[in-house]
Formats: sequence, structure tokens, C-alpha cells
Amino acid sequence: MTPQDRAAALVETLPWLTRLHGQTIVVKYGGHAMTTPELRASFAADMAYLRAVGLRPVVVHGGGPQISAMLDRMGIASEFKGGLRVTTAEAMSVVRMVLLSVGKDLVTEINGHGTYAVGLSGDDAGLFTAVRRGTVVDGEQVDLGQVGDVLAVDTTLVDGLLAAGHIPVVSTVAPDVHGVPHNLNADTAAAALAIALGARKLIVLTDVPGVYANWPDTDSLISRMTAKDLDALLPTLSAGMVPKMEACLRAVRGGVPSAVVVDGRVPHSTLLEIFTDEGFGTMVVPDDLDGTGS
Ligand SMILES: Nc1ncnc2c1ncn2[C@@H]1O[C@H](COP(=O)(O)OP(=O)(O)O)[C@@H](O)[C@H]1O
Ligand SMILES: CC(=O)N[C@@H](CCC(=O)OP(=O)(O)O)C(=O)O
Repeated sequence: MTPQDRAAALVETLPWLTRLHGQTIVVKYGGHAMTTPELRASFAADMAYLRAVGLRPVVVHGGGPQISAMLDRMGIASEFKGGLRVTTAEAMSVVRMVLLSVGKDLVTEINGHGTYAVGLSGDDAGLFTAVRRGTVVDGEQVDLGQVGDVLAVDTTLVDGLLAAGHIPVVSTVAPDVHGVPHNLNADTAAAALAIALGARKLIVLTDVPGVYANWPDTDSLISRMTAKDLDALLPTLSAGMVPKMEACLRAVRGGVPSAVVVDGRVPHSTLLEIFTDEGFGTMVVPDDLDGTGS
């Protein structure tokens, strides 16, 4: 790359920088997108870059594969129903331990670029209040143990951190109204936080190029869809895509202008999504935008 190419690449980002300056972007960093040191390093650089150029990134991280690996090492079986982990009291303490550790590692990695990141979880200053939820499998309501949905979000702490120039890095364990810890799916929590913060965008990093209309037919990648389209697609989805796309739907119906699922295995996927025109991943927009969100 010549110095001229480099300057041209920087100038190309100007329209997005102008449009997004000061805007909050919630980035859900899935456990499958953090499996190599290189991916973690490029993600951390992206977050520091966004903050340094005047956006307000908020990270909500997952850690599903890391939790499963630890449970496995401890001889505890992992079971998922409707894309959500069945969480016994014994598993809950492992979930908590692993997610807090994953969060701290991310904080350290981001802070290799400056004193940006601060780690917090649902119980810090009442960020999330959980409410126990089950799920529906084959038309039957099933119990999932200590799994929660988000009952309430208190953004006071996150607002303060953003105003002070920090990058909040959120682990998704949260107490219910009785103080009992619950395991929140990270996609669900990211959507609830994006709505509560009035975020400009929700970006979800995962381990596929986006959402496929006929999974696993790789010719059926969807680049854009409205909330109504997604509503129709939801019953056909499986595994972890279910809570992920429910979260995207909830985000755009809750006022977030766009929710995008991108391939977190591609280095710098967040910057690619934000600063390029070419479709990258699957974008969900509200019905009234009908595919014109960005
Ligand atoms: N229609 C679909 N399009 C894309 N992926 C799908 C679809 N249906 C199910 N999946 C599965 O969902 C997975 C992503 O969810 P998950 O494993 O929970 O990711 P993460 O850890 O990033 O949250 C994909 O790897 C894929 O196996
Ligand atoms: C209830 C539930 O399923 N919680 C998730 C929380 C972590 C998560 O969401 O991680 P990913 O984003 O990497 O999948 C779990 O226990 O795996």
C-alpha cells in the first residue's frame, strides 16, 4: 500500500465518521469469534480505534464455547434448549466464573491501546435485573434453570463511563429481584442494552458470514431484511441463531435503527461493517426503513 492509498483509505471513512461521531454502538462479541489471539487482538484494536475517533463503543461479550469447555473439564455436561444453556445452580457458578474471566481478558487486551476499557457485569450498579425464563421446544414450555431474560436495565453506570471516555465491557450475568444470579444469553442482553442506551447500531459478531435463509445452504445468505421478514424467518432458525435473531428483532423493534450480524472470524469485522459500503453480514432494519438503514 502506497502512502497515497493509505490517505485515500482514511478519507473514505469520513462520511461514516461524520455521521456516527458521538453515537453509541453496541458490539456483541460472541465466544466463537474470540477463539484465536489474532482475532482477539484485531477486535480490541477495532474497539480502541472506534473510541479514539469519537464513537462510543459498548462491548457485550459472550463465552459460550469457553463455558462449555470449562464445564466439560469439570465433568459437567452442557445441554442447550432453543439455543440457550440449561443452567443448574452448579453450572451457574461456572458460567459466572468463566464470563467474568473472559471479560477481564478483553479489558486487558483493549487497554493495550490506552486506558479505555472497564469491565462490569449485570450486578454492577443495577445494570441488568434478570427475570427467570424458559423456552418453547416443539410447542412445549421447558424450564432452563437459572436462565434469565432482561427485566430492567439501569444505564446510569454505563452512561457515566461513556461520558468519561471509557469502553464498557459487559459480562452477562445478572441477579433477579431476589438477588439470585441468572445466566443471560449475551445476544439478548446486548439487544436490551442497545435499546436502553438509544444506540445507533447493534453489531453482532459470530462464526458464520451472516444469516442464511436455508441454513446450511451457503447460497442463501441474506444481506438485508426488515423486522417483518425476520419475524417470518424466526421459526425456521435453529441453535444459537434463535436467540441471536430474536435479539436483533427486539433491538430494531425497540428503536435501534439497525442490527447487523457479521462474521467475527474475519479480522477487523467491526471496522469493515461500519466503514464500508459493500454489504458485510446480514442487516436487520425496522419495517418503515424497508432496507435503507446503514
Ligand atoms: N439460518 C442460519 N444462518 C446462520 N447460522 C445458523 C442458522 N441456523 C443455525 N445457525 C447456527 O448458529 C450458529 C451461531 O450461533 P452461536 O453458535 O450461538 O454463535 P455465537 O457464539 O457467536 O453467539 C452458527 O454457527 C450456525 O451453526
Ligand atoms: C443462557 C445462555 O445460553 N447463556 C450463554 C451465555 C454466554 C453466551 O451467550 O455466549 P455466546 O455469545 O458465545 O454464545 C451460555 O451459557 O452459553
